[in-house]
Amino acid sequence: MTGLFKGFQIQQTMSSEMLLDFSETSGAERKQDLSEDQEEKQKPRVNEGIEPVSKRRMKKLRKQKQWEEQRELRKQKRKEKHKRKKLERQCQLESNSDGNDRKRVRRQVVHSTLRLIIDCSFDDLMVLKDIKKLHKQIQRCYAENRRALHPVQFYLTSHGGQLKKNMDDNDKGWVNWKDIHIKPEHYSELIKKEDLVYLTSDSPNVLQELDESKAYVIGGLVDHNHHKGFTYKQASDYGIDHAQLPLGNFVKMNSRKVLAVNHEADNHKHSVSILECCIGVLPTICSFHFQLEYCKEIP
Ligand SMILES: C[S@@+](CC[C@H](N)C(=O)[O-])C[C@H]1O[C@@H](n2cnc3c(N)ncnc32)[C@H](O)[C@@H]1O
Repeated sequence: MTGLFKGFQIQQTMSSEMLLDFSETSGAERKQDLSEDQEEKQKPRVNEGIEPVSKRRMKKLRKQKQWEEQRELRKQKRKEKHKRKKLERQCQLESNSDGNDRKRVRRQVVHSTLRLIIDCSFDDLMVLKDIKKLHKQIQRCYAENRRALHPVQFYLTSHGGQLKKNMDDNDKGWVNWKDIHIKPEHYSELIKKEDLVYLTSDSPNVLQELDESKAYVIGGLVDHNHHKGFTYKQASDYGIDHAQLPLGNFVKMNSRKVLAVNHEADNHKHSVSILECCIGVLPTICSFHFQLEYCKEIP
């Protein structure tokens, strides 16, 4: 009865929020709170207009303040934890991949034995603008091949002159390229004659299948049709095999059947450059039985 009365007295001085707190406390706590609150109440007030605050409430406010003050610290700790986890994941991936490119870890990369050469011996026939285009195409080929599930053995031969200078001027990143043979020698000094097949649109031979043991050569020549038949003549003079890609059924060609930068293969919507076409998309557009063995999935 007294407790109830005390409770009633205290309730009169409390805000509605405090009433809620009060209703949630246990009997023992309530008793303690009541006596604490009574003590508080009996203290002389400096300013009678201000509502008295219980010890419990003070404690709660202190804790709240502390929580607010440590907000930045908690944020910092969260960031550190995130970084640590990321680093751990990276280390895990690196140890799984034996030091190979991390992106490849989750995929089964099977290297093809097929060699693909970009013959860069036409440096003198190109103006700087076209050299830059060739450089871009080579970069794209390199990237395509690095991403491919079955990358070819990729070569750049007769590397030098304006092309090398342009590559050097553009950050020299190519010196760190992996899975590519960049050679100053002519391809004929590096590969057996009987293994070579020059890909050229002027060849009367239409390629029927890809031979894994062969080295297919692509002319690194951006010539806007100024040097028609040039690579075909060279290949014939060297006495090496040559062939044109069987593109007719798959790509809308111009009358000369030379691939241009933005040709689209009919069976997928993917613009291809001359060189890309040969490296990544060639097996698809040729629709060979092992087409998917070579090329990465095209978005
Ligand atoms: C722009 S073309 C150069 C054309 C140049 N007039 C020539 O004589 O080869 C660049 C290279 O792409 C390859 N290429 C383009 N279209 C081709 C096709 N239909 N068949 C085979 N190779 C092709 C060739 O290797 C060619 O040297």
